[in-house]
Amino acid sequence: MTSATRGPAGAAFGEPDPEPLTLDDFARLARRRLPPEVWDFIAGGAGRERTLAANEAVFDAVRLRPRALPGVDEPDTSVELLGVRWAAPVGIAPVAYHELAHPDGEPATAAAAGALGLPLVVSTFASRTLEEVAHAASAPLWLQLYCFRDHGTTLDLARRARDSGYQALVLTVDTPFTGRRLRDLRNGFAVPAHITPANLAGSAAAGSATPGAHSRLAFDRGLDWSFVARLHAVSGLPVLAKGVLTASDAEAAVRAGVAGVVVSNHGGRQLDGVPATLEALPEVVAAVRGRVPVLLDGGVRTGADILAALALGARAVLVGRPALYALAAGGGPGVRRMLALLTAEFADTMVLTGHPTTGTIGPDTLSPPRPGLPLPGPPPPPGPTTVPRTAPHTDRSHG
Ligand SMILES: Cc1cc2nc3c(=O)[nH]c(=O)nc-3n(C[C@H](O)[C@H](O)[C@H](O)COP(=O)(O)O)c2cc1C
Ligand SMILES: CC(C)CC(=O)C(=O)O
Repeated sequence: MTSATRGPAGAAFGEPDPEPLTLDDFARLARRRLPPEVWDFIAGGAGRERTLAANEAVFDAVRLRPRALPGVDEPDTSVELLGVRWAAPVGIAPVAYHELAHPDGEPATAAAAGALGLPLVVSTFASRTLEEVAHAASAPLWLQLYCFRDHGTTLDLARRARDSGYQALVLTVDTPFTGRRLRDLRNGFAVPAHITPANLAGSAAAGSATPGAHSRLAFDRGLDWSFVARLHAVSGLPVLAKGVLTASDAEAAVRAGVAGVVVSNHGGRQLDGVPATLEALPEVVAAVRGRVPVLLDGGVRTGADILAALALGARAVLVGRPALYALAAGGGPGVRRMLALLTAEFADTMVLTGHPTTGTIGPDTLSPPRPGLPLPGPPPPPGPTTVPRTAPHTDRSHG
């Protein structure tokens, strides 16, 4: 990667950076280039960061079952979601303010993902307008939504997304306010004045540059599952719920009419102490019973991690921080390289475990959990839930 133009760069001594070969390499490069408080905002989690650490640790503890003489030449890495084929089961999670990592921001990320046929979920707090991002994209775009106290602001975003060709909405359901992120509190972190939530310009929700304080003022804490149907009604778009970790919430989401569920703990940034996403996945998959596709984000850093998530029932995964790290390390080309590395690793892992297509990847691809390792156990048996029915089922044909 070429040297970045900003930040306390380790490249100050003129040494070229080594070509990144893994997603962890991108993180190291980004850390050298970003101002420390920006690094902390991106890398950090809530509380003692136990969940943040667990997300990667649980993937690290997975053991794969190889296939000898697999006889797989070129695996077909593609998957179908909401009726659209992705080149591989990986997309970019919604992450606020891409301009924090690189001045080219979200359009550069969208172009990079599009070049590889992979989707991008644009954040409500994108630093560029969703129309501008759509202009740069050539693969599916979804728009992530926070619901503000002024519902009109959020509903307007949903309509704008539809008008700009976005294919789905992703309602984040784990964030009545942002978690207690101690790094940001200690750093007094504020988003630099020249970087703004472009899609909220002029709205009642545009406000403080301090994400934690702003979320406590502006987000609707009284939100319930009926908002899924409302979003669908105003936009006609399928709505996914992001931030589901339990069977009861998965059931509530499906009953509310979601077109998909994203198993997520917000990258360990919300409630510290909740399970790693790979741990939570079997419970959610069991509860959903195939009615809608299940995605996962949090801690995915290798192609083998993608395989593990698919083996436990995810249709696809999303990566959050790696996108910003790659953007910081090398702008749009950095993101493209990061995604190419990840999908190439995934393809290799498919061959070495004997899978010609993603459809054959199942639990028998993983070794059984070993005592003492934080691996996901079998899903609990389906049981009755106490969730009220809040909205008609809609869009269940998707995926
Ligand atoms: C800097 C940063 C900003 C984020 N912004 C949002 C956001 O605006 N909306 C949202 O739903 N999730 C947001 N997330 C959470 C991600 O969508 C995703 O759940 C998480 O990053 C996945 O974990 P990973 O970073 O380990 O891949 C953010 C995460 C980070 C690190
Ligand atoms: C601006 C924030 C609300 C974005 C976010 O969701 C996060 O930082 O995790």
